[in-house]
Amino acid sequence: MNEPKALLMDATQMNRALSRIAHEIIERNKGTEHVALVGIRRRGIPLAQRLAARLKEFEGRDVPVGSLDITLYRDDLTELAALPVVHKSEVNFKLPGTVVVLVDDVLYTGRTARAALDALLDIGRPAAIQLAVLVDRGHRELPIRADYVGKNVPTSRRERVEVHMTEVDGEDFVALYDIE
Ligand SMILES: O=P(O)(O)OC[C@H]1O[C@H](OP(=O)(O)OP(=O)(O)O)[C@H](O)[C@@H]1O
Ligand SMILES: O=c1cc[nH]c(=O)[nH]1
Repeated sequence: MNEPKALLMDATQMNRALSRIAHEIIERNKGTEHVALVGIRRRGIPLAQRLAARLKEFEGRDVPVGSLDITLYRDDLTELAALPVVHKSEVNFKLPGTVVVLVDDVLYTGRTARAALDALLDIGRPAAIQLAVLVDRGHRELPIRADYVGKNVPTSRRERVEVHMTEVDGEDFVALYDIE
């Protein structure tokens, strides 16, 4: 990846956005009693963990956190390597009666979110599924929208949004790049 053309969020802005989303989750679901978070690999997982920490801070209760690997549910699976690397999905809580908030870093075409819906619904039947993303960059190719958005960023298809997180990348920031 070349040099970023714009810094979209610094660490403070990411923190503020996550706090706001946590408050919105509480407001929308009237608390967190029936809420669970499920992060989509890869950076959705640390984002879900950070949101869970804020929900605990604001509401005083632990919410379950799971993870999904959507590799086998991708609609371009046949175009991937013959043996795609598949990681574990972990959803170690009951889905019926639970509102699952799927968490991802970037929402673009919506194809990852669609795959995550299928992956989750193969595991069980939650009461409802909501979607939280740190960045919505537009260009949807499917009828998918996020319930919680950290930042809406108008982009061109010739650009790429990269979310960097301390847990994965050693640093927190979101930047915009030209695709070479
Ligand atoms: O709405 P979409 O068009 O599906 O794009 C969004 C997805 O793209 C990114 O993952 P990517 O496949 O680039 O892999 P990465 O997690 O390794 O960055 C990002 O993490 C989202 O999961
Ligand atoms: O810009 C984009 C598009 C898809 N996935 C990303 O992480 N960034």
